[in-house]
Amino acid sequence: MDSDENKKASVFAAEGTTRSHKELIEDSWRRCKEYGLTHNSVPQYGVLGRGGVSALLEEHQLLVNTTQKEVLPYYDHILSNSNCLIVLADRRGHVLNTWGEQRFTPLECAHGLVVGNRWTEMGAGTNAIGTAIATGAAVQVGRDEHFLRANRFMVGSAAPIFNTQKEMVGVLDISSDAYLPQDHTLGMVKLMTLSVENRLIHNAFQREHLLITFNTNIAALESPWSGLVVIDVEGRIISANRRAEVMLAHDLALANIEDIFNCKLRELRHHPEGMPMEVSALGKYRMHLMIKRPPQAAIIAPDYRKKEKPAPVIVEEELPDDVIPFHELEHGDERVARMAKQANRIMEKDIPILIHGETGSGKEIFVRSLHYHSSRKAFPLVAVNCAAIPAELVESELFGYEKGAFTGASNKGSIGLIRKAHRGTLFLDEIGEMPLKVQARLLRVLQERCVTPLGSTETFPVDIKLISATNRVLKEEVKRGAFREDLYYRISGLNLELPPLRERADKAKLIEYVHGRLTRSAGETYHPLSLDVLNMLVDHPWPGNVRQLISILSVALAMADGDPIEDWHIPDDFYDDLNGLGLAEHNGDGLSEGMDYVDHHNDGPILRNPKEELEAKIVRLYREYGGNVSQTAKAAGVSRNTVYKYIR
Ligand SMILES: Nc1ncnc2c1ncn2[C@@H]1O[C@H](COP(=O)(O)OP(=O)(O)OP(=O)(O)O)[C@@H](O)[C@H]1O
Repeated sequence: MDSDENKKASVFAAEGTTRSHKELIEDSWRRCKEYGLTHNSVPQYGVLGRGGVSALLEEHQLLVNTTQKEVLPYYDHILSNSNCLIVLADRRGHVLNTWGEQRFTPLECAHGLVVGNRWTEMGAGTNAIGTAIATGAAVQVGRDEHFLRANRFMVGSAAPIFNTQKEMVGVLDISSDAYLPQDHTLGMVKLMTLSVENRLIHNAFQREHLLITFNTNIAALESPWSGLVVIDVEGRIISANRRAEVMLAHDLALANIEDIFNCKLRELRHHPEGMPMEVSALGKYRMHLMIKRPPQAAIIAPDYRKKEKPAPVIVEEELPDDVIPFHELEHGDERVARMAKQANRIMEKDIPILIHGETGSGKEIFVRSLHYHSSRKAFPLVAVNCAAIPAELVESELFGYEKGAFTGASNKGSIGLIRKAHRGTLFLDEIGEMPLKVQARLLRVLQERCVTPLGSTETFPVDIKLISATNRVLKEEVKRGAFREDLYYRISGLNLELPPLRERADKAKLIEYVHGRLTRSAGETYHPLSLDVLNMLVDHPWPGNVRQLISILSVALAMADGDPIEDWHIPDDFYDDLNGLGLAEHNGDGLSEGMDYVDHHNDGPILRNPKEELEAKIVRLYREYGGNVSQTAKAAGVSRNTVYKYIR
């Protein structure tokens, strides 16, 4: 979900409580129609590949573990006494885990609530998970309230899980056979989400902070409905659950605990754990509270055995708009999944990364995603395209310069791009273009981990994660003497190869994904790509890779103007790729592979050689049919593969 949708979700979270159930369902049905769904549409779950699923689970490990180990055991009775499935999804609707009765439905109604499947309104119509995400509210979707007929055999009750910044981090759902009584299920699922939220707060703070639980009812102090606040050593509230603010009807952020309860911080600190204490809150509510102290108030000694930084906890909601969540970098391509996993691991080690890949294949977007999912994310990612800076300026741009170091330099001096990346990531794109003189200087920085600006005698220590990228074969550049061998070995710790679009195993899904993102950002109605258009895009050679795909699809979407994309919406330069791409390359081919050659159109001039004749005909028909491969194949009486062979 992008940040706009996120904002929408929080706004709705507040509204959700006031809107009637009927309105909520009606609004959802309206959205489904806008997405182009009909009641007979087949649910689309945007299934993730194997690598995608493991990345997804790795990313949400904390949420899954907390739910499974610290919350579900308290709700054992629902699992054991009823025929239902508990589903945990991330805030985009990806199912992260399920517990309970996997087969609550007859076999012929496969419910699709399986790990990796994504439940959104856009893909699966009105449904508990998707509608809870779209509205930010807890919702029960009855049998016939599902927009798609395919889902009208079940009832789902779902509630969003929020973090302490009131951002949605996931959804919990209980789904079951539509005929089972559902009276308490929605209440139960809300209670469970509160438990998950409370446990997340406990886990984040209990080691070092004092936690206070409060309730008007002393007997309910340990229930998930109680308020929970976390205070720092000075008594400031640094975190609170949703119930705390609702119960006190007060903004608690950074308020002092002594201004909230009529008791002193010292008193709270020394009160025995687990023993209720009666207080007055804000001078008007009678409350009971209980405290929980951190296990050891003493200073925690550093653990010198831990040399490496802990694996970062990936918090998706913090991703800037131009960063793709890690698991969306690939949609079932084993090679990309593997490289993403390797790079993610190496990000936390002191080893540079070198990425090879054709232009537009997604090197930079990959690096952005890596950086923002690493422990360096709070520090800058500085991306430098070495080919885009004039050779004479590369040095000063990278290393910075002293005041008045050379004519034309700003008289304020400049700290340079390397120092700007301190504690963050430096991404040197097209490193093969770097002038030799600058290479020598960069090598020194990497060896000494210090930068000396031009015209300065002072050195500045830097801590950077270096990622370089190139679309050249750097080893060849080394042989040619255009790239320093010592620098090559310095920067190529982990060598990764990002495959070009045409070689990706997840091509079709990636195209669909990019199409979905573009449609969304253009604010257009989403129509899935027709099979014909999708096949045409999948079969394209894409010399400009994903960048070119984006540009072609953007034009096609604009041309389609809200309607589904048809082949005539595709701009001409798309076909130029096909025409321009070496007919010559295939000149050596005999007709032996063209066994399917059946000439129904023997009306052209007689050519000397049947192969040339066929080639000319296919190219001519291909142009006539505006690049439609199926029609060309039909008219020429050959297979689609033969058409591709000759137009490539
Ligand atoms: N897996 C992907 N999912 C969605 N968009 C992608 C993906 N890969 C690349 N893109 C998009 O394609 C465009 C080109 O990607 P990017 O700039 O990362 O390529 P690059 O390999 O760094 O290109 P160059 O070598 O020319 O700098 C960007 O708009 C990027 O957002």
